[in-house]
Amino acid sequence: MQPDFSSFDALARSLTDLPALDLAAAEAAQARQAELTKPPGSLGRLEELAIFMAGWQGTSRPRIERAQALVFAGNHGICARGVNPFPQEVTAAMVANFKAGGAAINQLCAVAGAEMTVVPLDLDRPTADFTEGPAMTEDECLAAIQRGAEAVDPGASIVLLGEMGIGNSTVAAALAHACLGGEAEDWVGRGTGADPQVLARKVAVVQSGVSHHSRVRPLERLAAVGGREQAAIAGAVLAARARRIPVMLDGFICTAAALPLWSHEPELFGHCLVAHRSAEPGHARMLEAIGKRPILDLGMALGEGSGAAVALSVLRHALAAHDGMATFAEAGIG
Ligand SMILES: Cc1cc2ncn([C@H]3O[C@H](COP(=O)(O)O)[C@@H](O)[C@H]3O)c2cc1C
Ligand SMILES: O=C(O)c1cccnc1
Repeated sequence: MQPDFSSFDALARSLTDLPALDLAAAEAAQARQAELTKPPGSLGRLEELAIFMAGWQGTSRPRIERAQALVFAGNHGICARGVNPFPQEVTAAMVANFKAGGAAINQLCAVAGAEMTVVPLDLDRPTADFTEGPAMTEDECLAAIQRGAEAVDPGASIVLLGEMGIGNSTVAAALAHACLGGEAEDWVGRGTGADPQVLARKVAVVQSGVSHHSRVRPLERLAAVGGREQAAIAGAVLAARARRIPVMLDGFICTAAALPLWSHEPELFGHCLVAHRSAEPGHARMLEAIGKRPILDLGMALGEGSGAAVALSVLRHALAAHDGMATFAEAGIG
């Protein structure tokens, strides 16, 4: 069943019978791993990744024919509170840079073999300041969720998700605080280089915003303290799930965007890999809370989907070994 974006209630109802992993395909891939010409387990995480891909693609020999990278961009009313070192205009300027091929994500996607699409979401209409009221109306938020869902190519073998939105490390911290509890300080980090004054403002804003919206239900947290690019990421995660397409989430901000789905139903995260552990300190805590082990830990803290693109190369290695290696029987060994 496809997700229903007509209201949060309809959306919640439509998420009850999304497809699960194909256990038979995952077991067949696991059996194949045991027959390949290597000591059992010697490819470590690469073996797990191949089995994961087999389960979600529903075949014992998963392939990446088409890797789609989606970078959603949005602007945030919370920037009025002085939580971001860079001005908000950088969001649109970076969108132009993505389109011209000059950003980090362009270079990383080119090497990893991903087709990148940037989806700007009403950049000239920032969300509202979430310390004063909801960042978005229900309709605005659902429209962004739907834009994200519709951006997913049904023919993609995997979808990489990323974001661009000045101020969104504060939005991500608010989503994490709302979904995972703890203290605001647990989730706030330096983002693009906040100094101690900016950092203190980020903590205060996250504290006040989350307490202001403490009664909203999980999916509605996207509207309360989220942003359009976070809502679009959540929509893309759901659309991919409906088609059993595996997803690679990037770092701190991208993982935070999917947390309202996790709070609603942890199973909604089953088809998602987390590409890397961001240098943003809240990310390690977040990954522990949701039980996800990142593929890489490179001290990156960029966003844009940059970690997802690098982790795609690891995934390609995993599948190349899984698909191309000879079995002991084929090689006449043992
Ligand atoms: C030139 C530039 C390129 C970026 N690419 C991603 N981000 C990252 O930084 C932003 C979040 O950090 P904060 O909350 O501190 O504004 C997001 O746009 C994120 O994707 C960038 C930031 C800048 C300045
Ligand atoms: O890990 C991230 O997603 C991140 C961290 C800091 C700034 N932008 C993105």
